[in-house]
Amino acid sequence: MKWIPAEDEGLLPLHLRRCLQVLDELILGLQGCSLLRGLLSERDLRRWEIQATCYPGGGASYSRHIDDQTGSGARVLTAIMYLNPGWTVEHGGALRVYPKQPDGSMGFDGEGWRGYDVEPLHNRLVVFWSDNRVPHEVKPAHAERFAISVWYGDAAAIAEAKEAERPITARP
Ligand SMILES: O=C(O)CCC(=O)C(=O)O
Ligand SMILES: [Fe+2]
Repeated sequence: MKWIPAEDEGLLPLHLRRCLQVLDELILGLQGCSLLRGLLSERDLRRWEIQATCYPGGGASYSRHIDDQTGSGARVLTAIMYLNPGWTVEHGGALRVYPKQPDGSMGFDGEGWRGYDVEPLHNRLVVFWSDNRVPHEVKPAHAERFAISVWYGDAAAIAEAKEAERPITARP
């Protein structure tokens, strides 16, 4: 797993930089989408973090979690692009999402967690809420599995998170 700091973005291959530009247009464009207006219009969304991941295969997985643990708003939307030519269901590695049920319950139906699988197919893009509406996990991957994850958050919350991350000695 590799975090890509903003200052290194220029080092990414051109096609990846172009992908990020298009992703920005898409995600920031969602704010103007009438269907989502009530949900996103209060936000001043910005791209924040970029992470490149490779699960090496051999059953590598990621247990169920929520991307924005704190509810700070620094992560509002998670966007993941999969880069796995030739991926098949037999390779495993599905993203299993547990969206909140219409009655508000947390993806739990009394018998077990009710999840939906999204295969990490080449060039597929998934976008979901980063908060507790969408707990998710990565099922065991049996082949190398590549993805780029990008988080979009509220500008003010990102600024606050960045400030908190700065080493004390670097602060004025
Ligand atoms: O790669 C994926 O499908 C999901 C990864 C993930 O949940 C994460 O990095 O937070
Ligand atoms: Fe996640």
